[in-house]
Amino acid sequence: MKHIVVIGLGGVGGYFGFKINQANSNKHQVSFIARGETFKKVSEHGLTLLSPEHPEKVTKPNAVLENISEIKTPDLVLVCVKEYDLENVCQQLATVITDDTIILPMMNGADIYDRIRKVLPLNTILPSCVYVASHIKEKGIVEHKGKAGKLIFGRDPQHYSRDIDWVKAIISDSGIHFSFKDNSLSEIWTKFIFIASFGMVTAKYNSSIGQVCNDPQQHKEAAAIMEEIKQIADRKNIELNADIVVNTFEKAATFPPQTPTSLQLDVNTNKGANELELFAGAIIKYGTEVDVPTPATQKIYKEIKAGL
Ligand SMILES: NC(=O)C1=CN([C@@H]2O[C@H](COP(=O)(O)OP(=O)(O)OC[C@H]3O[C@@H](n4cnc5c(N)ncnc54)[C@H](OP(=O)(O)O)[C@@H]3O)[C@@H](O)[C@H]2O)C=CC1
Ligand SMILES: CC(C)(CO)C(=O)C(=O)O
Repeated sequence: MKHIVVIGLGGVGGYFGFKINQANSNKHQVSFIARGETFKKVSEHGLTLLSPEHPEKVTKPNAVLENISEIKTPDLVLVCVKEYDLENVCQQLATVITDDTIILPMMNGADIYDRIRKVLPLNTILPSCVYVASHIKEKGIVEHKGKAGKLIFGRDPQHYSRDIDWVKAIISDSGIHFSFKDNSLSEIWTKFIFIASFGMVTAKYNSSIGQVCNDPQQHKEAAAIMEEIKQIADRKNIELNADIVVNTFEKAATFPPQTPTSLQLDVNTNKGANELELFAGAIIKYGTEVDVPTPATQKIYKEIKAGL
């Protein structure tokens, strides 16, 4: 029996955490960590997922905890928070995990593994990326639209031989669409090209994935950002498909056209915090490091910041 902990019950944690709890709470121990109003709502009523994939809408885990410090001997921790909460979560986790605890981040971004590694030097961290269109409808209620979510994850390069078959079994038993790669770096950068470009252009224009595909100006701006990331990836010897820009637009076209991005929602609801640094900040930093000019990214970064 394993102890699985899901931190953050937003779009991603609400969708994947729901599935994990539904399938595992009688075989394993599942704990949800939520804060504030989400904690109150989920403790009282359970976690609600509105999704065509689940006729039953509510799931109740073995435990709902308000503080990371209350977690006891976790075997697997799913980190499902926005990037601006990542270091805070990892610093708190450092006090409750053992060296054997496996960390599975479910987040966007190309530098998540490195950032967790800085705070948790000894743990196994499975580099990953996720595709899903799911968002908080209200605290404790998550809405999923469109295709089934997908998780892609790989081995930890620092703990390459660590047995993670049981992690794959839990994910698979949960009915989660997933793909496992020994080395998931190319997949992570493939997702990064998609979400960094579509995230920033949808945020600037308050538009949807479909609008970026179909509006010539938005399409052009997204393609220019993708080209910059592709050049950075080439310099870093990260293998990406030669047709990555075309492929990314093809992939985007498989989403319902009105799908928002998480960056666009955060920027245009004036949430106060957003993941602009995860995308633009990282591209500009990598560009400087490997000597790739990033004018398209720098321009849109300034434009989005000016509108905040
Ligand atoms: N939503 C989507 O469709 C997709 C998102 N992503 C990526 O996945 C990651 C997660 O995004 P998403 O799920 O949308 O984000 P959300 O903002 O919807 O959810 C994050 C949740 O984490 C909670 N949280 C943060 N810190 C803590 C803490 N210390 N203790 C307990 N709860 C905490 C937040 O609480 P509170 O509500 O109180 O702030 C929030 O409910 C991001 O990197 C995003 O870019 C990737 C693919 C698709
Ligand atoms: C575009 C989408 C929904 C795809 O998974 C995403 O990753 C995000 O909004 O952060």
